[in-house]
Amino acid sequence: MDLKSNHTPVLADTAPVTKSRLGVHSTLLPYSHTAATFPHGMLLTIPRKKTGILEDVRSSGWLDAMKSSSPPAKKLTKDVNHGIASSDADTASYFTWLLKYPSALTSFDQITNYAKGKRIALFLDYDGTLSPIVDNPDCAFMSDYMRAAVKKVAEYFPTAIISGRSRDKVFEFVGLTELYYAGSHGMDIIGPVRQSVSDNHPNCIIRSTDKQGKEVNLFQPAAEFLPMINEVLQSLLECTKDIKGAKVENNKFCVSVHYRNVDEKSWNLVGQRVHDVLKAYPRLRLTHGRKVLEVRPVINWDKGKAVTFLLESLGLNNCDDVLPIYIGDDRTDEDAFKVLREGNRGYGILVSSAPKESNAMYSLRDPSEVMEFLKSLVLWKSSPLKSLI
Ligand SMILES: O=P(O)(O)OC[C@H]1O[C@H](O[C@H]2O[C@H](CO)[C@@H](O)[C@H](O)[C@H]2O)[C@H](O)[C@@H](O)[C@@H]1O
Repeated sequence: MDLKSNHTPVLADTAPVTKSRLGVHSTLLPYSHTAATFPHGMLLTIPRKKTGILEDVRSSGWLDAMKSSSPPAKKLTKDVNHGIASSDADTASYFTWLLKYPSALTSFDQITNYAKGKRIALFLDYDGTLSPIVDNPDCAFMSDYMRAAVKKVAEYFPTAIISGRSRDKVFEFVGLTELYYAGSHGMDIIGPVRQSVSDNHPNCIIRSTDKQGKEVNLFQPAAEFLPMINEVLQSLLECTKDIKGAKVENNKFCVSVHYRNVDEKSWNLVGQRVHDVLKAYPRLRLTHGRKVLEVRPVINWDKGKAVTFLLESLGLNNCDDVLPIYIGDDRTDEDAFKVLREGNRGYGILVSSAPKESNAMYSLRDPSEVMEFLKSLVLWKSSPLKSLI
């Protein structure tokens, strides 16, 4: 198959429609809002710009998109009453936003009431969720406290990390063998062996063994893109090497071009160079993350599909007694929030200290609140009276 052929991917713009939410009593729901829905199948769909989810840089206004996906840091002050750092003007809009996306900590009883008698499956993003956002992507270490919290929560609930990083890199950062890992935005998954999953994805699964010698399924739906991604990686390294602060990161099936440390006056240049390289690769697309441009294959696969795949692999898909919870901070996590919400399947929790539109149902301000939430889940689960009755 000629991956570099002049085949243009079909992009379908989808109109937002109202969707029902979890099949629970309305008083258990934090708010009501609308969502974009995607047709399934071979169409790659790009939501409308206003939804604030994935935008394709090819469409138009990519410099605006770079700026809007990377708002300047706000001047912070300390609110002594709430222990919250924010500017005065932002505090009001943040609290208004919380009405729509309530804190998963203050709504903890509501969440666990719904989870009673159910098996929780936990999905965690890495950057900005388990580790704070830092200037150097190679130094985005998670704290030992966070590692201990994730280790503990994985003792009680099946837990997976789904990251835009390469799977090896995220494993290096997290270092816990008791979790499942999906790298490259879900395009590189190691999961438990399950025959029905192998049957559903016959061409993408390889039976393999993990680092502990355990038999696993290795799922890599974009495997054929690897030579192309490596070629583009080299071109991007070459064409950005004279831009001070620009950094190109190899995420195996994706490439990240970071502009966090580039002078804002040169963001345009970064975008233009990346855009120029991609002109020769119609089967790759560009999306926006937090001060990063992400090059990835045009395939119908994302973090939402990775969640469904992992649930299937764990034998937890289509079970009424399973409650998946996904915690993430970035645009790519919206695909997972959407899958959980559209199927009335579980809860998305957005990590954000600034108001933004999301398909999540709840919110947490930052990784320290994520850690508190994980610890609360462990406490709740380890007191059987609370979690069973
Ligand atoms: O899916 P994730 O685990 O959230 O990964 C998304 C991207 O995260 C990393 O970049 C972001 O975090 C960096 C470290 O804090 C920060 O410097 C950068 O500006 C952020 O965009 C990672 O480096 C990317 O490759 C991931 O795609």
